[in-house]
Amino acid sequence: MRVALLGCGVVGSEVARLLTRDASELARRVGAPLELAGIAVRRPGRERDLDLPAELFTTDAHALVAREDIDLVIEVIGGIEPARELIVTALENGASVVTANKALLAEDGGELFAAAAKAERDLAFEAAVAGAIPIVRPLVESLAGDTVHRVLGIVNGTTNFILDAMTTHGSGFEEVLEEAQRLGYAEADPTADIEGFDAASKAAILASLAFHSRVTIGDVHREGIVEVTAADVRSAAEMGCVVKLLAICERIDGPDGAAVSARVHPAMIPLDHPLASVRGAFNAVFVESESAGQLMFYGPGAGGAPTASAVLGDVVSVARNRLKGVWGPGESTHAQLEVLEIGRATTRYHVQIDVDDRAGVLAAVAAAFAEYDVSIKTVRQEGHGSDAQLVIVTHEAADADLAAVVAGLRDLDMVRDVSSVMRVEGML
Ligand SMILES: NC(=O)C1=CN([C@@H]2O[C@H](COP(=O)(O)OP(=O)(O)OC[C@H]3O[C@@H](n4cnc5c(N)ncnc54)[C@H](O)[C@@H]3O)[C@@H](O)[C@H]2O)C=CC1
Ligand SMILES: N[C@@H](CC=O)C(=O)O
Ligand code: NA
Repeated sequence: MRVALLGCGVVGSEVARLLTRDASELARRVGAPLELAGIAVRRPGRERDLDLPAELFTTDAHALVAREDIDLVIEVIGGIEPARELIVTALENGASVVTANKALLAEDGGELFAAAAKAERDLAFEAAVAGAIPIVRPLVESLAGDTVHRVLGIVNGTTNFILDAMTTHGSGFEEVLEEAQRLGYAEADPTADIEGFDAASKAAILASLAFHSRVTIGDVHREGIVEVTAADVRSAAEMGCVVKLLAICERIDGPDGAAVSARVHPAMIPLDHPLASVRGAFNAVFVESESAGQLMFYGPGAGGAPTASAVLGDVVSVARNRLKGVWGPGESTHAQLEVLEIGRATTRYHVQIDVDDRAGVLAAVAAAFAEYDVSIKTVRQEGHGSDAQLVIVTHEAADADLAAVVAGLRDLDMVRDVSSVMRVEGML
């Protein structure tokens, strides 16, 4: 079984190391040796901690995937192009493909899965969601007979690492981001992490798999963590909560049938919620389904070795299929559920309002919530005089209604500013 590796960065170098180190054990598991036949890199002269012959390395990834002797291509370059073109070419040439590329799958998955189906080859991507955690295969295979209602997860290691450090050590954003980059958690362009694009790609993939519908990154409402302040983190702590970047995919059954909602945003969750204890670069995904009930998948979500574990799991599985002349399940999108816009998603909100400290303020603020039928769960005042703040937590409300309340509050004379609006998840 001849294997081509595209990309030899954080993940690729670990994949190459394990393919070489564990060659004889992997051969026994597959039933045939896996021979690393070529590695496409951008800088062949770069110092690499790999004991591999120089002639394996090439800068011509296109020529490598066009070779007729390649059975399996591992794509760990990342990004849209040339990864998309290389994967399609590999499939057209009869190779099976393993990829960790969530950005590409979330943007152009349909084309890739169509190419795999046409070629009758596997396109496997366990590493694309939540690193080492087995979550793709459970959704595609183990839960194929169940109806999934909700997937709620911490699916970005870099942002969880940053928020955790802000919460526990009061660390600054930039300093922790640099540490996450040094540890190999962050994407090549870390704005993909901190602005929520990486988590949104994963949410699109999770929603597609869970609800048998094609959900792309453009369908996912996305807010990153750049606007989360130390004050938000303190406010959450005062409420017995912690701030996490969550990916939330829901099946919403209504009188007109089912629809899907997918969103990524920072949210407060209570400290006694299992997701609150997910620390550092760890990830966790909760799945709620009709028959199985609640399932939780937890583990390392980023980094070279954990991601290589998921890649190699796919390599073994795909190679076994090749030997038998079969291929696994392809894309399942028959349900074709509509994806709802964010305005129709419902949750609770934590709203912090800087107000004048005088009679009638509370009544005016409460009236602004009542106007859009948003019910208040708790209210408390912080500070006095020019530092007075009202901190309000709502019952469940539609996002569009809450947005209208916030606009109404901003129009009130006695409201100086709506200084923070954050969703609250997982609270009873
Ligand atoms: N680092 C992580 O924790 C995880 C990464 N992933 C995904 O794995 C993939 C790879 O990520 P990393 O290894 O972290 O990125 P990286 O930036 O460390 O490695 C990518 C490598 O590909 C090389 N490359 C770029 N264009 C190329 C081309 N045309 N031909 C040959 N080589 C080329 C780059 O020079 C670089 O060495 C991405 O899709 C990423 O989203 C998935 C899960 C976790
Ligand atoms: N940059 C990603 C890597 C894994 O997908 C993250 O931080 O989770
Ligand atoms: Na995974």
